[in-house]
Amino acid sequence: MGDLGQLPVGIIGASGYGGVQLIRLLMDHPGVEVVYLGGSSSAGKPFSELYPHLGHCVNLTIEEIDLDKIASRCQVVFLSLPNGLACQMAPPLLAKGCKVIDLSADYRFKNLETYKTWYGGERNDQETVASAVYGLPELYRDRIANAKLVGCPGCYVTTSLLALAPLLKQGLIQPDTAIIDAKSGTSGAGRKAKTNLLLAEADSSVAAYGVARHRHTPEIEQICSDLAGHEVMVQFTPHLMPMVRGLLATVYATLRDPGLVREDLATIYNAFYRASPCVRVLPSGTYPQTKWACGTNLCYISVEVDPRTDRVIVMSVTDNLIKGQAGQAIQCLNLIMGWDEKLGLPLLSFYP
Ligand SMILES: NC(=O)C1=CN([C@@H]2O[C@H](COP(=O)(O)OP(=O)(O)OC[C@H]3O[C@@H](n4cnc5c(N)ncnc54)[C@H](OP(=O)(O)O)[C@@H]3O)[C@@H](O)[C@H]2O)C=CC1
Ligand SMILES: CC(=O)N[C@@H](CCC(=O)OP(=O)(O)O)C(=O)O
Repeated sequence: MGDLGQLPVGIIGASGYGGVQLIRLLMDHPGVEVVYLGGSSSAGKPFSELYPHLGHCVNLTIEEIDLDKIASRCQVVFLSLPNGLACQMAPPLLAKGCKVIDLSADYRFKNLETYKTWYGGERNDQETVASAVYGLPELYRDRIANAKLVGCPGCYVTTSLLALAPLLKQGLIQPDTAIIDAKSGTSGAGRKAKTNLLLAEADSSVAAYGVARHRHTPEIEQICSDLAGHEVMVQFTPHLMPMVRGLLATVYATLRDPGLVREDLATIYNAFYRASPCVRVLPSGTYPQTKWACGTNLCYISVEVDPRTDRVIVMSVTDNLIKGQAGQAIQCLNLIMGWDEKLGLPLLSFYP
């Protein structure tokens, strides 16, 4: 690859967990220069004051959000904001010629009514919604490459969909039998203070939440239906784990063909992800640990079959802040720019 030049990019929501991971990764990216950081309560603060350990390489102050100024400085803008804000900022940024990569849920749904049912709020940006591409590179690589607006899936949905995709695409499971049991570290909830995330509350305890009504369910179903070519329902149960980062999704489903063994499925998964450098299918009998993915943009997957129940069991792990958030957004940027998909992205865990 020749000289990449320096693409000027901005990050709105720079003080949050998604923002700081974007900055950390983009500082090492050979094709990008971060020229603008935006925020709300953090506006006016030098980034080095918020994150002193990164201060030596980020000499920027978080600024108030002025979309004209941002568009005059940046070609690509990452939005790492609570749900309901990107839909106000993306249309004017696009109109001013920027490309937008959104990390929230605002541009993940094709049907605005589904979004409103699960997230609430008033929106009239149907045209913009229609132009958005779902930012899961392993499934929509070609569309992302031509997108002006990408709505990236979050950590639970990414990890679950990568586990389920080969099964659905190839019609290997009985309809509506998929059950997703998922476990996330507390950073999945963002940096904002919440009582249930205090160490004294979250430590040494595991609990399910959002049972039978978590807002990721319709998003997973939307993409599963697209892959299967018919409406699909899933059962999704998330759990909060006493750890900071990492996500494990264990997915169960009933096989159509009970004669399939784990080696058959491993072959199918390996073929499905052969051209996907950020997915690692593990050898049969090896089950992924969240720490293997920590700090990386990788998703590790293992497939098992229980011949007693005819169920396939897929285990999938990611770092919720990297492949589940900031890394995935950069993977999408790489595709948009025609760069190597994994450019600037970490692929080695820092754990032993
Ligand atoms: N955490 C995770 O694992 C994942 C999160 N996501 C999604 O990514 C997005 C960001 O999440 P995360 O980084 O964790 O969240 P945080 O709570 O850590 O950060 C939120 C950011 O949004 C900014 N912000 C809040 N309100 C406003 C406003 N009115 N105007 C401008 N900026 C505002 C905050 O800035 P300030 O401090 O200046 O107020 C902060 O920088 C969310 O949509 C989340 O659902 C997706 C995948 C995984
Ligand atoms: C632990 C925790 O609270 N996690 C978040 C999900 C994080 C994620 O997947 O991000 P998106 O919501 O952007 O998809 C939750 O359950 O709402």
